[in-house]
Amino acid sequence: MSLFTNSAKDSPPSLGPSPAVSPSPSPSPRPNALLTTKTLKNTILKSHGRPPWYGEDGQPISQAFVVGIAGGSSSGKTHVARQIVRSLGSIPTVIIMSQDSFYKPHTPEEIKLAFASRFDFDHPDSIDMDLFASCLADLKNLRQTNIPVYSFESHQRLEETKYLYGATIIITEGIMALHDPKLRELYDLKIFVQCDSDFMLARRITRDIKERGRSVEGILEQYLRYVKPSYDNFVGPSSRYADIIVPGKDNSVAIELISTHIRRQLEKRSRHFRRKMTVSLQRSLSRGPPRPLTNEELGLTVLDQSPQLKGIYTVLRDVTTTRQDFIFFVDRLATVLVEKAMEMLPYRDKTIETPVGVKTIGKTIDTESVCGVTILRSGGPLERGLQRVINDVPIGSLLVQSDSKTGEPILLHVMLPVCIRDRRRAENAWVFLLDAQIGTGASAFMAIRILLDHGVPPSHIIFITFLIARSGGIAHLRRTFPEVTIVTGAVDDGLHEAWVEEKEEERGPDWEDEGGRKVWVVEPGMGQIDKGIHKHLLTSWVFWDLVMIITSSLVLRAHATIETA
Ligand SMILES: Nc1ncnc2c1ncn2[C@@H]1O[C@H](COP(=O)(O)OP(=O)(O)O)[C@@H](O)[C@H]1O
Ligand SMILES: Nc1ccn([C@@H]2O[C@H](COP(=O)(O)O)[C@@H](O)[C@H]2O)c(=O)n1
Repeated sequence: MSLFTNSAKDSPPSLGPSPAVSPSPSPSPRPNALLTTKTLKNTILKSHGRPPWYGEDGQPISQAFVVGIAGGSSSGKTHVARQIVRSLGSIPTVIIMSQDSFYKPHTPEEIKLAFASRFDFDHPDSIDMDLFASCLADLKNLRQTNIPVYSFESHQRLEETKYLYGATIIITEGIMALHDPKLRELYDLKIFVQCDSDFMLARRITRDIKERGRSVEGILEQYLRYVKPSYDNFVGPSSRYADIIVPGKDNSVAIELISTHIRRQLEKRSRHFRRKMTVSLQRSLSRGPPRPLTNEELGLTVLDQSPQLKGIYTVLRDVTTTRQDFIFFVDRLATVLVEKAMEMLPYRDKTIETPVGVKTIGKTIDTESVCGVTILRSGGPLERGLQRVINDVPIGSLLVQSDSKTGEPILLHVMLPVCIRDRRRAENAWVFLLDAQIGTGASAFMAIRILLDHGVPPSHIIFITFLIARSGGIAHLRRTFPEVTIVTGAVDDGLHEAWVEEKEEERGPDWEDEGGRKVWVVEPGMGQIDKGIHKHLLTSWVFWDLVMIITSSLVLRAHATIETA
């Protein structure tokens, strides 16, 4: 999804003090227009949300579906990839990844030769197959990856990389896409685009002049010297590995067949998940555990239940509390919870000198980076608490919503701080995961899984929440991720499913004609409840979350437009 890509050089999300300046999902400015064109070609993404990719045990249950498309230069590989995405219609996230991104870095001498059309870019050795295969394997295994960015204008790999995460389908295309056995092993479907050589040359001349700043003479020289021989020796022969040969023009029937095949494969996988997880989670919730587990058994870190803390919760639970008071007390509670969570970070000794010249040993946080990740839609107040306690803390966000029909949590938006977009850095980072409450645990489950996919160790994840439902998904969450620390101020006993009556004008997109909106309600719960809706949450925090959702969908639409242009 466009929401799952960002250059690793992106500036960290905004750190301002209010949700009005929450991390923006809009892509960072790019260096130049030509690069933008190329970048879009290399990684076109589209999403309608991503269902869970893990089972009850928190482990991935299926891999992403990978399609490899090979064919001569300008045979129509990119075109076929885009047409498949278009034909798939409303499907989860797709990444189109081009082999062009993996040209090896060139020496200054090689670049000189390239500008004189005397460098062989068509030999398999010109491509970093190992890096290509390892990035593809990461994506296939549902981990994030950072791919190189290549410039055809300067014949060089650029300093920046592109962050990719979250695809259910990966379509990779390139002249050598079927040449290397390491790559072939990763594909679930292998396609070869067969095109008449006159067509390919004519298309290449047009494209290289328009998009790659080349001259006709240079193009022809390069074509005769390298491109044609390489096609005869490497590209054409690799067609024998293809499952399907697609013509380079008038290929709509073949594309329809391919997308039907992919859709069927995805359907099989999603049924697999529903059987394995959603049903059993719902069943165990409706039955409830044999006896309520204690906080100790649940392994929770619960704030000391002092009269003062109980006083704060009393205000937050009271239906007569004013909006102003609610926001004030919720902010206060957020700070107390974050302060408690700060105790879980590693600290080391630090010797300092005081203003009176005395040396003394104190403590400082002992980690490379600390960041926050808010689970939209209700982690907002905790975000403000974190910003109050750690100055300039980078904060990202995730948007997870339950599918009103299947009950599955759907991942709609990912915007992680820079320090956890790269695996090596993520392994040393500590993350505060923020959400207002844990009811069924579905959002928490998915959010933790996302952090693990990025390489954050489970013991470095500190989940902070105002409220937990004892009879909800918390026991399952603890069993699955025992190393994750969970800090809360209160644990309530009840959790039940309820139908919310809404006025006609309040009905959202997931309204169901038969009886309204299904929600899980924690009891006694907090937040003023008005006809089953957490009024304060809706009026104060959710406004900003809605801004995020709308912005996200605009970005999505922008990408869909690019893809179909
Ligand atoms: N089936 C097709 N019908 C019409 N034009 C096509 C078709 N396939 C490719 N083209 C055009 O040919 C050019 C090269 O196609 P592209 O998909 O970029 O090639 P490749 O990725 O194989 O280098 C583009 O301008 C594209 O629009
Ligand atoms: N600096 C470069 C790198 C590669 N090429 C040519 O690109 C062709 C592959 O890309 P397609 O999109 O056409 O598949 C390949 O034939 C290289 O000759 C280049 O011209 N300059």
